[in-house]
Amino acid sequence: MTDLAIIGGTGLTTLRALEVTRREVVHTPFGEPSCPLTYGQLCGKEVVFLPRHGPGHTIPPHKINYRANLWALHRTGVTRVLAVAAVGGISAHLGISELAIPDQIIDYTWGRAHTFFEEDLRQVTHVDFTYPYSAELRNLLLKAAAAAELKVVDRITYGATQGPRLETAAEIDRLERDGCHVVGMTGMPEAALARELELSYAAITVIVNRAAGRSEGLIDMASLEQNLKIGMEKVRRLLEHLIPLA
Ligand SMILES: CSC[C@H]1O[C@H](OP(=O)(O)O)[C@H](O)[C@@H]1O
Ligand code: HPA
Repeated sequence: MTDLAIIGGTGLTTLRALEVTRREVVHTPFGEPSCPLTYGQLCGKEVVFLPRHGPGHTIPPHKINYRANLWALHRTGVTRVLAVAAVGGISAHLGISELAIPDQIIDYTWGRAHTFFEEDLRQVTHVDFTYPYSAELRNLLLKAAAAAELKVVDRITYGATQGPRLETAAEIDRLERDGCHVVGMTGMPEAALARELELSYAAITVIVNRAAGRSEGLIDMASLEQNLKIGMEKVRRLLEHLIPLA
């Protein structure tokens, strides 16, 4: 039985190493997930994969149906969700194309359907979210990184912005004052919805650019793409070492 789901982000719309066994179209009370769920064997273990921006990366961060995605994954019976996300690096100690594992998140998004507890389907509940990421899954990621001899930076804070535009330099200054080390657009409400469904959730982030105002000049998309490719190869290697431990 599948116990682990992987949510792919920018630069990870397919899992090359996944030996696909089936695809499943899922309809949820909250609408359609980003695409059909893909089941397959990854390094000998059954996993389910869902690229959050859709198969051809057509869904921008603020239009992703996070509720449908998490609900669909929960319905498969998985208990653990590993999210992959590209981010901008705010802190100087984070290198380009490096991997980092968040242990905290600050939500700057707005207007996204961010809870399951507003429909008749489930009773009003206020979930604890003190520690938004699963310590057990984070430790597994750290062990896998050590096994793969990959450098990962632990314990960073992810600032989740609305997008799809990138931030201003002043916004990044504010995020840094707030304690954010990286910035991305999809961390919320994904993490909170996973918690509402009692799914263990952790994220592996790839620093693909210096955040706005943190380097000379503007954010260059061609370099970002290049950094993304290098970073996602590291993620693939990390996953290969994670699966046998998971
Ligand atoms: C300039 S790329 C911005 C895009 O990449 C990240 O996506 P994901 O978190 O799904 O990897 C970021 O959140 C934005 O959606
Ligand atoms: O600089 C960024 N800002 C927000 N999201 C991002 N995703 C990759 N880079 C960035």
